[in-house]
Amino acid sequence: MENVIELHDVSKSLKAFTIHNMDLQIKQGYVTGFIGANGAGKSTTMKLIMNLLQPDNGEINVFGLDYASHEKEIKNRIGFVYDSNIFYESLNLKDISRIIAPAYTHWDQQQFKAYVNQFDLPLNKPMKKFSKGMQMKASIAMALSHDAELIVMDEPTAGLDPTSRRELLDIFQEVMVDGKRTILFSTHITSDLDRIADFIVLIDEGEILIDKPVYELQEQYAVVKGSNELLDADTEVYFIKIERSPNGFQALTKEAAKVRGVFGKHVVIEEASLEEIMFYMKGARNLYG
Ligand SMILES: Nc1ncnc2c1ncn2[C@@H]1O[C@H](COP(=O)(O)OP(=O)(O)OP(=O)(O)O)[C@@H](O)[C@H]1O
Repeated sequence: MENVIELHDVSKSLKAFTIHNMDLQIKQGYVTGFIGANGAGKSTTMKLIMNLLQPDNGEINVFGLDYASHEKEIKNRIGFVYDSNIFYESLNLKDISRIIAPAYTHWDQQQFKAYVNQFDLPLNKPMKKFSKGMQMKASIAMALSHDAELIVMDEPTAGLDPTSRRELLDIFQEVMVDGKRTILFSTHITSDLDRIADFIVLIDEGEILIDKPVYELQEQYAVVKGSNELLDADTEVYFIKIERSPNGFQALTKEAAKVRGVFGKHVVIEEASLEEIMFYMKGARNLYG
């Protein structure tokens, strides 16, 4: 499996926030969902990947190339979607497509127009008069109209109504069918990922806590419920975080098979949702981290 993005030992310090020695590989041909709490470092990592921020240490390669000598080629092959289009504020979509088309080797004006139609976007209205959702759709239309091999999106579904979100997720699935494209996208709406993600990367306080295929997460992580008497020094080791109440405990494990073997029918074991995984992992770090 080839990696489209590779971060080796990357560190970056912003005032009160640090990414320490991050290693990350994003696989070609798959959708990777990037999740984490507010301020966890998702946008910062994506800006590093896009060379909008430069690392203090470490190496970043995209398509096996480095930005120092291949910036233009890399950017030509990436579609980037982020939550503000500050550069384009006073321009309309007609002007914007005219300006950005020559920057891309494979700009497809027909494709751009098709997305603009599909998203019901006005061509002659300045972007600053677009709603947040319309701005996001415009940004997505641009990113998908130059045959990008890698599509990096920072919260593309934020601000979209449920119908538009669904429509967009269908489009992401469509652009993935040839198996050559790669999508990395961050979101707080974890149900978006249930539909399309192949891999999940969970970041917290600038550190990657989980980087796994979805099927492994589903196999290994589980929420376990049982009575408090089952817990002692020997059994607690199977859990990442335990919540106790007078009625019993509820806990996250990443060793579902072992827990099943040890506790048998004395506990209820349920598949952990991404939200539950995020919640318990964060709780565990606040406790021990
Ligand atoms: N230019 C900057 N200067 C200083 N600190 C910054 C800068 N940009 C971001 N930060 C800080 O870095 C941390 C990570 O921010 P980042 O935007 O990467 O998080 P995020 O995971 O994308 O969060 P959200 O889900 O809220 O968008 C935050 O504490 C933020 O305040």
